[in-house]
Amino acid sequence: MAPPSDSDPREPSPPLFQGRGLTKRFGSFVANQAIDLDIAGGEVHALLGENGAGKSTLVKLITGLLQPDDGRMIWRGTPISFAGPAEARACGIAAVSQHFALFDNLTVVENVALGLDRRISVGRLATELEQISQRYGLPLDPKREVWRLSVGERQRIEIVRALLQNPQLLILDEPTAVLTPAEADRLFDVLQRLRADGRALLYISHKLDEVKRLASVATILRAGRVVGSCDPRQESAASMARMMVGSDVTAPKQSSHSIGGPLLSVSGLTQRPDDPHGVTLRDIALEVRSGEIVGIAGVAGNGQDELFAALSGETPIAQSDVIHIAGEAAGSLSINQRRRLGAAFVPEQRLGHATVPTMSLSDNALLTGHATGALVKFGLVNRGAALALVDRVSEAFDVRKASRDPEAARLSGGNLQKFIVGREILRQPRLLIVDQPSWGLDAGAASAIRQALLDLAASGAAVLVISQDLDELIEIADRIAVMFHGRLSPPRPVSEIGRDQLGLLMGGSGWPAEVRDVAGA
Ligand SMILES: Nc1ncnc2c1ncn2[C@@H]1O[C@H](COP(=O)(O)OP(=O)(O)OP(=O)(O)O)[C@@H](O)[C@H]1O
Repeated sequence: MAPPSDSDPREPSPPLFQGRGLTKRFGSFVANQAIDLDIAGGEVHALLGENGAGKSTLVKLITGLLQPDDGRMIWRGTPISFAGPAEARACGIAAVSQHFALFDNLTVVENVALGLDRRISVGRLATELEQISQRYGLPLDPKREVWRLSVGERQRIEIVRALLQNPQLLILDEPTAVLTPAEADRLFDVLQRLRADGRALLYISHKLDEVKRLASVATILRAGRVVGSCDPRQESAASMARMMVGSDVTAPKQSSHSIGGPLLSVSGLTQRPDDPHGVTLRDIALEVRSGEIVGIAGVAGNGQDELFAALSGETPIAQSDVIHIAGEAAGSLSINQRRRLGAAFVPEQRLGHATVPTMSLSDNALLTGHATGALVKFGLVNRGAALALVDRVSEAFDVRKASRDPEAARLSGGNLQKFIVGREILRQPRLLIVDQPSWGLDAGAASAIRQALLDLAASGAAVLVISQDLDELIEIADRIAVMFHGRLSPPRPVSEIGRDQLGLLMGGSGWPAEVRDVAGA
C-alpha cells in the first residue's frame, strides 16, 4: 500500500507537488495570484489564511475541480494538468471534504463503493476496507448502516474512501471541525501514521494549536497571495494568527451587563423526531434571560438539531405553552410568527438551510427579513432596501466578496458565515438562537462574531448559542448546559463548571443510568 517510489536514491528527489505562479480569476476578481507551493513526500503541510484568502480555490486547482488561468503544476518533476477531479485522483491526489457525502440508509461498504472510480465487488471491497482500517487504526464495520454511526466514524468512511485510491497527497479541509477532543486525538494518530508511510498531507484548519501539533511547514495566504511560510512548531498560535490577518487578534471582551427577565422559557419539551434516525427530545427545561448568553455544549447528533428545529418553529409542536418567547406561548407558532415576537435564528448549515446557494445575498436577506423588516411594503419587495441591508451587513461584519451582491454559493465558507450571523444580529433581535456561530471562521472573524454576540446580550437581548466548540462557550457564555441523548443538563454558571466536567457530561458520564440507557432507543 506504500506509495511507489521510482526515484534514484542518489539524486535529491523533486518535491512531490509544485505549484508555480498559480493564478485563478473569477471575472475581474483574482482569488489566487501567482501562488508558488512546494509539498514534499511525508510532510504535513498546513495551508493557512483568513476567510476568503483563497485556500479552497487553491485546493480546487490541485484536485482538478477548477483549472488555473495561469501557472503550472508539477507532480514528481513532471508537468501535469487536470481536466477534472478523476484525473487528479488517478495521479495520486485525494481530498477529504469537511462535508460528508454519505447516504444514511446504506451501509459503510455500500457508501464507499458509490464513491470509487474503479469497479469492484462489494465482498472484495469489504476486505480492502478492513485491511486499510486495521493498518491505519480506523475501525469501521463494513456492514453497519451509516445512520448508526457517530460523526467521527462517518469521517473515517471518508478517509478510508480516499485511502482506497492509494493517494500520495491527501488534502484535509477542517477535519476536526465536527469532532470531540478525543476523536480529534484519534484522528491525529491516523494522520501521523499516514505521514510515516511517506504520504504528504495538505492540512487546512483555522485551529492553530492543531497546526502547531501536526505540521512541519505552513504556507500563509492573504488576499489570494502567498504572504509567508513558517515552521508552525517554532511559532505560537498568536504569531501565526498575526501572519494570517496582518495584525494582532484580540480576544472578545465582556462589558458589564445586567440580567433581566426571561425572553425564552422552555419547560417539559418532549418531542419525537420526524426523521426516523433523529433524536427524541426528552423533558427539556431551559431559560434564557435578557442580557445573558446561555451555551449548549454537546457532541453532534445528541438532539441539537431537533432542539433548534423546535425552538425556531421549523418543527412546531402541539402544546404551545411548552415554549415561551418574550412571555408569549410560542410552541405552535411558525418561524415567522416567532420572528415577529423579536426572535432571530441562525441554523448550522449555511448553504441550503441558512441560505439558498443559487440566490443572491439580497434575495437571501429577504427570506429571513420579509416578515419583520422594511424589506417588503404593501406586498412589494423593496430591492433597494435589501441591497442596502447587504451593504450594511458586509460593512459591519467585514464580509469579503468579489461583487456587491453575489450568489451565496460564491462566497468563501467563512464569509458566508459572517453574512448569515451578521444579517440576524443587525436586526437587533430580543432573542437570538444561533447554532455553531463561528464554524469555519478564522481567528479574527471568530473573535469579531463572539464580540457581536456579547454586545447583543449586553444591549439586553437573550442569546442561546449551540456549539461543539467548548472553548467558544467558555469564552462567551454566562451559563452552560450539555445535551446528551436528547436530554439537557441544568445550565450552570461558567464560573462553577470546568472544562473537564463539561467534557465528561458530553461523553455521557455523570448522567443518571436511565439517561445513558436511552442510547440507541
Ligand atoms: N465561483 C466563484 N465565483 C466568484 N467568486 C468566487 C468563487 N469561488 C470563490 N470566490 C471568491 O474567491 C475568494 C476566495 O475564496 P476561497 O473559498 O478560496 O477562500 P478560503 O480561503 O477557502 O476561505 P474560507 O476560510 O472562508 O473557507 C472569496 O472572496 C470568494 O468570494
